[in-house]
Amino acid sequence: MTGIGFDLLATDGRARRGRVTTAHGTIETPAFMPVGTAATVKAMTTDAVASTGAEILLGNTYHLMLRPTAERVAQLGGLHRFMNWDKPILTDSGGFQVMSLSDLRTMSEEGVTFKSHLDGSRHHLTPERSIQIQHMLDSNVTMCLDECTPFPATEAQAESSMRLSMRWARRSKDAFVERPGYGLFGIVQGGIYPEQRAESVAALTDIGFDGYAIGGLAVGEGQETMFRVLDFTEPLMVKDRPRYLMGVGRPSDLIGAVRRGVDMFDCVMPTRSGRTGQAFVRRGTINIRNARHAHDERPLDADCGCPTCRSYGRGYLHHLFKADEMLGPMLLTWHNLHYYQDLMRTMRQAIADGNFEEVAGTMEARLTEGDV
Ligand SMILES: Nc1ccc2nc(N)nc(O)c2c1
Repeated sequence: MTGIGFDLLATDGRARRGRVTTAHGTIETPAFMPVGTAATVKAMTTDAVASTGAEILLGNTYHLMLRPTAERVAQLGGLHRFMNWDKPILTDSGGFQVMSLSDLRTMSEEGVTFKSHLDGSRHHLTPERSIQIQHMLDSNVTMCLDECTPFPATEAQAESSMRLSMRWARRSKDAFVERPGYGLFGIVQGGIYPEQRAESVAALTDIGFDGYAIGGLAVGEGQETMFRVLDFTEPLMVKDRPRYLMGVGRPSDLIGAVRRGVDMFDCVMPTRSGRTGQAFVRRGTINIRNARHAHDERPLDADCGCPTCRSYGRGYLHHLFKADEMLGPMLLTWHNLHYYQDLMRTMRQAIADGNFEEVAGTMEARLTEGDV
């Protein structure tokens, strides 16, 4: 097996059930990747992350190149050994994080120069350097360095930005070292414009990648626009390779994007909002800090089998957050990640059973019921 393997096991409408094969194991798709930005899924041990059913997690070139540096991670055995996660890892390439985290950055044809948000030190990221860093991290899925086109952008701005990303995709591919069980994904750009998206898909398909991400979404355009871009972009993408929608999303985003043919997702939502006291449940969301939960001994979600819901009531979780106890963010993060994996498991089974639309419709309806 060279690169990353992908088997399309079943389809139901445009929804796909597949399996990705890497040197560190397989990933059942549709799959959700917990975000482990600085070599940790915040508030979770890797054993806890694995217990939720997650089979792959995401790391970030930007954060790890700044601290502790890719060289240090490589010296300590690579990201799998370093963080004690022996399953697959996907790493983002850094461009998106530079634009969202650092200041005083300058973009050029060569790459992006920026100052670290940690200590102000200057750094330079090129497609070649990003690919080298991800290799040093021993990442199973490397992402091309791209420019995430801002939203809103005119069609001319989106075209120019996309074409830069396509030139960087060629350079990323040229710099990538092929290894069995390791792969490189291209990232489709083009803003909200059908012709730009089509040109990007064609350019990346022509270069040839192990998988294709859809970038430049989940940047404030809203769910309706995101789905519309998926509706005209997904049909142009090859069917025998994984599709990865970057930075997505809330449960309703995941259901709608799986319906439209997406295989892989990552989002900080379940972890970041878990730390602030927001729980995702089958009927929507719960803010556990709300006083109405103070005396409630029910679990967050009666249908959830996670350690939090099996052992703790809302009143206790409410107390933990009011008392600023670190167990609070831990337990809500654990619940949210478990719920997200349950959602993906349910959708995988529904596609295999051929009743995706019925199952998805029921879940979407329940999400709007609101918590009582
Ligand atoms: N919404 C997002 C999130 C992460 C991204 N990462 C890269 N490399 N490119 C994009 O367009 C992204 C968009």
